[in-house]
Amino acid sequence: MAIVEVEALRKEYGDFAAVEGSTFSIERGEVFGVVGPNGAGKTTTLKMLAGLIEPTGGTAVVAGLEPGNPAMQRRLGFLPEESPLYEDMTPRSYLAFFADLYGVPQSVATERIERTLDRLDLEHRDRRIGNMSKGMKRKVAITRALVNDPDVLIFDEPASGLDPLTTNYIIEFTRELSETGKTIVFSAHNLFHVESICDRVAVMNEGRIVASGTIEAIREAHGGTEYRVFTTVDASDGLRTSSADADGPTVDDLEVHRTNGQIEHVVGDMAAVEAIRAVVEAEGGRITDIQTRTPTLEEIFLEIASESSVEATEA
Ligand SMILES: Nc1ncnc2c1ncn2[C@@H]1O[C@H](COP(=O)(O)OP(=O)(O)OP(=O)(O)O)[C@@H](O)[C@H]1O
Repeated sequence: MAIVEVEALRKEYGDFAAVEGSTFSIERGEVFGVVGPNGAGKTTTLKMLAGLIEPTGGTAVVAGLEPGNPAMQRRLGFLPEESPLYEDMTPRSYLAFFADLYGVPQSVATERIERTLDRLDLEHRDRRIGNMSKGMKRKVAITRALVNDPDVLIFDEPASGLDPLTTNYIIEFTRELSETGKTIVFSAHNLFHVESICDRVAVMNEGRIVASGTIEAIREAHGGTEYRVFTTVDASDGLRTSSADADGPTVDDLEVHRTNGQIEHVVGDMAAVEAIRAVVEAEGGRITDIQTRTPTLEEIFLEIASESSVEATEA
C-alpha cells in the first residue's frame, strides 16, 4: 500500500479554492516533487499532508494515519518554506529541545543531531542562531525535521533562496535520505533539482494538478524533440496538416517561418522531416539545414501551466 494516499483533497478560503481536489499517491521510498508557479497550491497541499491545516474536503492519509493524529506526527518530518527558529538558542540546545518534544531519548537524540549536523557540515553549533547565515539556519531547520527519525519527510522549497553551493549540498543530502528508505515529498521552483532527485512529480497550476508522472513521461507527453527543417521552398502546400488540407503526407502541428530568405519548417518527428524532404525535392528545392531542439523542463512546465490556464478560462 502507498505510504501517502491523497484523495480529492481540497482547501477553500472563502469562495477561493487554493487546492481544487488533488488526487495522488506516493510509494514508500519515493521522492515525489510538487512543482508549479507561485500561488499554484503547493504549500497548501504540503501543509494539509502534514496536518498543519485542515482540508475543506477530501482526505490525506500518511502511513495509514489521518493528518493530525499524534501517531502520524511522530512518523513525519516537516520543513516549512520559512522556518522561524528561536534566534536566542544555539543549534544544539534548539534541536535537543525539539527532540525532547518528540520524546526521543537524550542519548539517541544527541547522536542523531550530531550525525546530521556533521553530514550537513554545520559548524558553530553553540553559536546563537540569530547570528547565523540563511544557509546555516536552513541546515538547522532540516536537522529539526529529522530529530524524530521520520519515515516521511515533507520539504517545502528546501533550497529556496540559498547560494548554489548550499543548494547542491541540501539536494545531495535529500537524495541520500531517500537512499536510506525515507519517503520525501518535495516542493520546488528550481526544476533542475526536481529533475535530478524526483522519481515522480505532480505539476500544479491554479490549485489543480495539471500533469503528473515521471519526468520522462511528462517530457514525452508534452515536450518531444522539435525538428527545424530549413529549405529553399515552402513545403506546406504539398503537405496535409490540420490547418492546410492539401494532398500529400500528413504532418501534424507544422509551423512555417520565413527567415533570411529561407523557409523554416518546425515539426515534431522524423517522419514529418522525411515528408518535407519528399515534397521539397519534388518541387525542385533542397534542404539547407536540419536542427533539433529538446525543450527544457522549464519550458515544458510553462507550456503545461499556460495550457491549463487557457482550458480553465474556456471552461
Ligand atoms: N490563509 C490563506 N488565506 C487566503 N488565501 C490563501 C491562504 N493561504 C494561501 N492562500 C492562497 O492560496 C493560493 C495557493 O497558495 P500556496 O501558498 O499554496 O501556493 P504555492 O504554490 O505554495 O506558492 P509559492 O510558490 O508562492 O509558495 C494562493 O493564491 C494564496 O494566496
